[in-house]
Formats: sequence, structure tokens, C-alpha cells
Amino acid sequence: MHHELQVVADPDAVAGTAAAFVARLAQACVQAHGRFTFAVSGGHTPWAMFARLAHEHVPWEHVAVFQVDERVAPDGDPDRNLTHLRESLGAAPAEVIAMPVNDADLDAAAAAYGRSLPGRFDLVHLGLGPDGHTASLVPRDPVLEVSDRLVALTAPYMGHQRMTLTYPALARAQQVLWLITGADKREPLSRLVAGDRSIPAGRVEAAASLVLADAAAGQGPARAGPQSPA
Ligand SMILES: O=C1O[C@H](COP(=O)(O)O)[C@@H](O)[C@H](O)[C@H]1O
Repeated sequence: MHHELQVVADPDAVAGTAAAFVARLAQACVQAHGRFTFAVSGGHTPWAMFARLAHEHVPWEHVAVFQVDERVAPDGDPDRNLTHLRESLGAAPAEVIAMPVNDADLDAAAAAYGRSLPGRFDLVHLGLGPDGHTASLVPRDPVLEVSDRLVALTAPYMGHQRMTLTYPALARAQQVLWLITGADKREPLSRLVAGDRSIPAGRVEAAASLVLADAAAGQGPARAGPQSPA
């Protein structure tokens, strides 16, 4: 998949640029088909973007927010992506379609969440882990090979079992927006934009992809180049 890479100065510039992009796309989608379907990941980067979205014009009453992934943990747990998503949205009247990670039968819950997904996402936000994971598509987990379900469960990873959209679900994205900050993301980012399918993020397919990175992540591996004249 081709990725358009935009490198800006720092995490604050990533958040501001992303918020302006999301607001413009939400306005255009609502004008075109009355609804904006937006799937949001966890991590750290989305909440900074949501803070900046508070200063943008977003037609929240026509926005449906889905989760890209979630940790299996109690409601309100600080490790839950939903906890941060709800805090970030505040009083914005968006519809939030939460992953049902507290159901007794998690396989049935994942299947039900899959049935609730739209045929297309106007926008999917993704992050990138230092190990190349995205969503909860984590290295060496059997979830990477799921092709017959839209939502699946992982083995425990960093303290929690996870529920995640699978590659077929992510492929419903008309647009993917990656938010990538920090020097520990430099190597996986260069592999992502090079189309390296050996990392989980490198296997995501979607109609279009914009990668927003800060300079710490996006300056690429150090290369030997021509010396400047003294
Ligand atoms: O574990 C996770 O981390 C990644 C990366 O998040 P970041 O915003 O801290 O860079 C995230 O995309 C994923 O949803 C989450 O489960």
C-alpha cells in the first residue's frame, strides 16, 4: 500500500495537523452522505489529537466512533482505550460504539461487534508500536492470520488480552490516518513506509493512507551522505 508521509516538528504539531485533517474529512463526509464513521485506536497519540479537535468545527451529532482495539479489562479501568476515548469526547454528542470486552462469551462478543461495523469506515486512526504492531495486531499472534472475521481476540499482550479489528476490517477504511511520535518509532516507521510486510503494520491495506509523524520518528535512519564543505 502506498503511504503519504508528512513529517512535522513535534507531537503537538502531529496532534494539531491530525485534528484539522479529521475535522475537514468529517465535514466533507457528513455533507456527502450524512454520517462520518471513524474508528479510533488506543495508545497515547489519539488523545492529544482529540484535545485539539475541541477547537475545530466537527459535526459531532453525525459522527459514529468505533474502536480499533481494546484491552479486556473492567469498565473505567485506566488501561481501557474507551476510558480515554470517553474523557476525550467529553460532552461531544458523538455516537460511541464500544467494543464489548466485558461479555462472558468474548468470541460471541467479537462476532457481534463485527456485525455492528459499517460496510466502510470513512476514517481509521492507527498507531504504531516500537515492535511494529498496530491496532492489537501484535507480532507472532495467531490474530495476524485471521481472514474470516472482522473482529478477533489476541493472546495476552503487555498485560491484557485484547479485542481488535482484523486486517479485513481495516481494509474497509477509505482513509487511514497514522499518528506516530517518538524516536522509538523511527525504525518501525521506516519499515512501514517501505512496505515491509514482516511487521504487522506493514500488512494493513486500505484505500488511502496518510502517515503523520514527528521529527523524532520521521527523520529516518541515519545515512552516510556527502559531507558539507568546511
Ligand atoms: O498498544 C497500543 O499502542 C499502539 C501505539 O500507540 P501510541 O499512540 O502510544 O503510539 C496503539 O495504536 C494501539 O491501539 C494500542 O493498543
